[in-house]
Parts: sequence; C-alpha cells; structure tokens
Amino acid sequence: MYDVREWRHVFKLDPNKSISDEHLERICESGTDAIIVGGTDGVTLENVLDLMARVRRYTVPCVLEISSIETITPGFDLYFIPTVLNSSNPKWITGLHQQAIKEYGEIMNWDEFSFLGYCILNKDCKAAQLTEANTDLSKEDVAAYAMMAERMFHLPVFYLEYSGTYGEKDVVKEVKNALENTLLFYGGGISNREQASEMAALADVVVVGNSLYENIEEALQTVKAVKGK
Ligand SMILES: CC(C)=CCC/C(C)=C/CC/C(C)=C/CC/C(C)=C/CC/C(C)=C/CC/C(C)=C/CC/C(C)=C/COP(=O)(O)OP(=O)(O)O
Ligand SMILES: O=P(O)(O)OC[C@@H](O)CO
Ligand SMILES: [Mg+2]
Repeated sequence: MYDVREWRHVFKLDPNKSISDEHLERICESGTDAIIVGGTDGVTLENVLDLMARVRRYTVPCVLEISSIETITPGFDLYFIPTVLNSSNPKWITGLHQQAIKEYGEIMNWDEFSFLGYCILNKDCKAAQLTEANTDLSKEDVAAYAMMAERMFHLPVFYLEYSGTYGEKDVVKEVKNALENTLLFYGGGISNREQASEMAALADVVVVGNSLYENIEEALQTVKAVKGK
C-alpha cells in the first residue's frame, strides 16, 4: 500500500540502532502500513543500505525519510523529505532542500517524493537540537504552523514530532481541527496500546519508533490497537 492517505500506523526504524532478524521479521509482518527508515544522528549510507536490504525481504512498503543528502539511495518505495517549520535556522526549512534540488531537481522522479512539514515539540530530542527548533509554543502557535503547512505550502503531511516523549492531547486535537486535507502524523513516546489508541483517535497516522528497541512486545501491540488486527 503506497497511498499515504490510507495509512493509520507506521513503524520508524533508526539505521543507527541495531535490531535482530527475529524482531525485524515480526515488525515487518505485524500488519503496520509501512516502515519508515530514518533518524537524526549516525545515519550513514552503509547503515541505510543494510536496513533497506533487510526490510526488503518483506512486502511491507519501505520509505526513506531523508535526513542528509549523502544517505539517499535508490530502492525505496517512497522518499519523505522533511522541512522543519519551527526551526529557527532556514537551512532546515528550505536551505538544504534548495541546494539538493538545484543539483538533482532535473533528474528527480517527483512521484517518488512526498513532503513532511515537521513541528518538533520535544526540546531535548536530537532533531530539535540539530534544527534549533523553537519548541516554546502554545497550542495556537502549533495550529498556525499546521494551517501554514496546508494553506500556504500545500504540504501533504503535517508531522507533530514529540520524538522520545509522549505528547499533549490538547495540542494534537487543536492541530487536527486546524487541518482539512493535509494529513496529521503524530510521533513520539508511544510505547503501549493505550497510548497508540489515544493518539490514533486524534491523528491520521501514528508513528512508533523507540519502543521497538525498548519493549518489542508492547510496541507490536500498537498495530492491533490502531488497526484492530
Ligand atoms: C531516489 C534517488 C536516488 C533520488 C536522487 C535525487 C536526490 C538526491 C534528491 C534530493 C531531494 C531533496 C530535496 C532532499 C532534501 C535534503 C535534506 C538534507 C533535507 C533536510 C531534511 C531535514 C530537515 C532533516 C532534519 C532532521 C529531521 C527532521 C529528521 C527526521 C527524522 C527524525 C526526526 C527522527 C527521529 O529520530 P531520532 O532523532 O534519530 O531519535 P532518537 O533520539 O530516538 O535516535
Ligand atoms: O521514537 P518515538 O518517540 O516513538 O517517536 C517516533 C517518531 O516520531 C520519531 O521521529
Ligand atoms: Mg536516532
């Protein structure tokens, strides 16, 4: 299933973390809608290729979330390009993108790329630190970013990123109300079925990452909680 609009649950695997073949098989066969390969630090072409080849043994769609130009490789079903809307450094909003498109725009198959408007709200996570995100935001501030994503930039996805910590329901609700067509991805701190159900009731897609490396049994339960399988 390559239509993001039909997704409800995805797992995010970090190329910089190790996962056993047994766990990877259970993740890929879990019924999740897709596997996103992505991370902020320690992502190399080598560990991306390794993870891609291992996920490729299964039929689940496999998406590369691009965090650096050096780690882009053919072979994924889809490529996500993040732009961090609440970054205080333009490099992470349009800077790197403009440079990449200047160099590769003519040869890009645009159908393979989808664009994610991030708003990062956990000030301590690596992505917030790297991108110098302004995380001191009210729910109205965040909803305004969501509206900008949809109405100004026509982004297909708004990604509410709490990476490593469980987010605030009020913020997710406010953001969902601000969006009409743009999909809302929620990611951060989902480690059990209750949290997965709670966020899936508010967002279009929930992303589960770290808990795969911390408690695989509980992490796998999040698929059932969201998709009822
Ligand atoms: C298919 C093919 C071969 C095509 C070639 C053409 C080509 C090269 C096209 C390039 C197109 C393009 C526009 C690329 C963009 C380049 C780029 C570098 C953009 C910047 C992306 C960005 C804003 C990154 C910032 C960090 C970020 C938002 C990362 C997302 C992942 C994330 C938040 C992971 C969370 O996990 P992590 O932080 O690792 O958490 P842990 O603490 O648990 O590890
Ligand atoms: O790792 P966790 O906290 O589950 O967050 C998932 C994802 O949003 C990270 O980009
Ligand atoms: Mg990481």
